[in-house]
Amino acid sequence: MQKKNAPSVVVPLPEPRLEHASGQLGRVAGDDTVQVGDDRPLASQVDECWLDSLADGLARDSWLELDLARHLPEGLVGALANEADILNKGEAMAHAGIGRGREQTNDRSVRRDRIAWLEGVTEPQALLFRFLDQLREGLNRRLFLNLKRYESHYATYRPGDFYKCHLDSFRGRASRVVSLVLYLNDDWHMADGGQLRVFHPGNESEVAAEVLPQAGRAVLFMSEEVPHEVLPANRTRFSIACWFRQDEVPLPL
Ligand SMILES: O=C(O)CCC(=O)C(=O)O
Ligand SMILES: [Fe+2]
Repeated sequence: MQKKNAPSVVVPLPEPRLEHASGQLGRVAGDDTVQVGDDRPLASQVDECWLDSLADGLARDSWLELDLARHLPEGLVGALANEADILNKGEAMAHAGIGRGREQTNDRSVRRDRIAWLEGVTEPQALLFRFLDQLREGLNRRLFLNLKRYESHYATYRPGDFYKCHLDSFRGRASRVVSLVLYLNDDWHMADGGQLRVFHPGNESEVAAEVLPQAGRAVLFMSEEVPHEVLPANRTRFSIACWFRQDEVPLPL
């Protein structure tokens, strides 16, 4: 168990292995169309063993860090990163609020990121949604979570942006139950800041780990149990946050 101020640093993978494979999902060229070079299937690799390990990690520790790129279709992380870049440059992301509905506030002392909701209409988003469906079903089969749907958004943290320590959901609301954050940034280093600081479940004073937002890495955790925060970024940081929910129609967080 790590003590406060002595986080275990999660070392990024040396080589992002996607993006350059020929004949796979191409970069978006200034709009949201995607070039797919041949007929090879753009399949996710969601096998039963991997799902077992995710469910075990969630059940045991309430959170785990993943190399998601190897389970997503070839080139997808790069294509999603490109969409985020286009949305950011086009000023198509809005400052994120806290809470829902009438109670929503834009408290910039808590949260500074900008977001754009995914709708699954572009090919990269549709492929990601297919993967998220498989994940939802796999977790339901193993953990009986009764996850009914998910919602997800791109997030951009520009230099200086952060998100203070929070939980993604409040116990008993059955709204957001499992959180997944996928990172989209090539060549991210410690000096770039923007780590996700994960605390021990139910204990905001004990750091469990700090995760670099390196392309293809992801963090999966129980929304009601794991406090976390995004440290100030020193360069523009892209991610996708996703929440698997038990409610059929959106309830407040
Ligand atoms: O981007 C991250 O690392 C986490 C973002 C987050 O905690 C959130 O959007 O609720
Ligand atoms: Fe969060």
